[in-house]
Amino acid sequence: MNDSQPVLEMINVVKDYGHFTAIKRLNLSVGKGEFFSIIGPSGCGKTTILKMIAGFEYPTGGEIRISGVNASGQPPYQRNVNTVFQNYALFPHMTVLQNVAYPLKIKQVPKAEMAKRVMDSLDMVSMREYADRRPDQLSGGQKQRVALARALISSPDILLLDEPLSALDFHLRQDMQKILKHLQREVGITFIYITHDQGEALSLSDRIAVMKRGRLHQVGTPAEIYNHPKTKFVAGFIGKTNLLPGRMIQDHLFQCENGETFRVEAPNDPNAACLSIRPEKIRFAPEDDTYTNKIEGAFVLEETYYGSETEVLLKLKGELPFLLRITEQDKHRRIAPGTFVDLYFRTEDAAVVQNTGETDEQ
Ligand SMILES: Nc1ncnc2c1ncn2[C@@H]1O[C@H](COP(=O)(O)OP(=O)(O)OP(=O)(O)O)[C@@H](O)[C@H]1O
Repeated sequence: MNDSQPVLEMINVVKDYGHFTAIKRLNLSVGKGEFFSIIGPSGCGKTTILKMIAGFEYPTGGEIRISGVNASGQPPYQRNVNTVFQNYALFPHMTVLQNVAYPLKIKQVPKAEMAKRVMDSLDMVSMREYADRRPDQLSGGQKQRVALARALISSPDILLLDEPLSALDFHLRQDMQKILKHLQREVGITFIYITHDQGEALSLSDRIAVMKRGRLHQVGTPAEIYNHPKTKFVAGFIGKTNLLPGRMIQDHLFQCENGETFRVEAPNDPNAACLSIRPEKIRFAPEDDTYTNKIEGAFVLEETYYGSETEVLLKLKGELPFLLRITEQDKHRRIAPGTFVDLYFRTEDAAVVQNTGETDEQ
């Protein structure tokens, strides 16, 4: 396989469970060494995708190619793919060392080579000193590090990670995120990572796929997904946003239902349904001449203080709710509930998003 060839290609993949279609014509391509996350609400099909890549489920239609080879009908053991599960799945009666060595033992790797590779793997996750312990003598984070070492030791083409950190508490989870990211860079293996946590996906991933009800809504870098969401669902699912319903009336001009018009980068598009504007992009005064959009006379409803930032809830013309976020630097601009203010935002910070048919309104 050459380096420009995708490690994973999913081509028109469909998965039906009886009459229920869990995955709808999915097309995805993941490159060598990418940290690729799949996110979406519960039941959107994340685990089903992972199971099909691993070979625990077969697609009803379409094709899955791994390192250029059609793997659609291959059983799991014929695919060079490993999985790390949320519940670690370590062998309880084996030591850390035996757990990590297990995949090499199955492959009958010579003893001396095996010993070296096991120690290297344990070093990679800083677990060498725990080599003789059994899993029940380890913390959750330590168990997950052993599971990672075991999954990586046979150098898979793809490592699948199914919510691997969700059983860990907040601080441990943050530590493990750093370890994971560092490890992935070091080994250069393609990670396909499932998470409910959008913050985790944004900070870890090279690219993210956002799913809803078996349908892929968008694939892009974290910045693309955050700053240029394509659908109402993606805009609302990743971080907070303001969604102003309306339509495009000409190239680069969006008219909201309340009559206000705003300049946008997007060309005219009959499918445009809302303008998405992130709360932190709003200013009380233009910072420079790129702040081409003005909302006049927004009514301040309430302020909520969160320490490093304050959220302000306002009402626009036509009773449209509108949220903005000010940081410490803007504190002197604190504004009083019950007053009217003008707001400004840049053309490039107004993303035009589409409705998404039947899946959109829930
Ligand atoms: N074996 C099965 N038989 C029938 N329906 C299934 C089966 N496995 C999954 N489903 C359904 O397919 C859909 C996708 O399930 P999947 O487990 O892939 O979702 P998910 O995005 O991983 O959800 P979660 O985040 O809750 O784990 C769900 O509606 C689920 O009920």
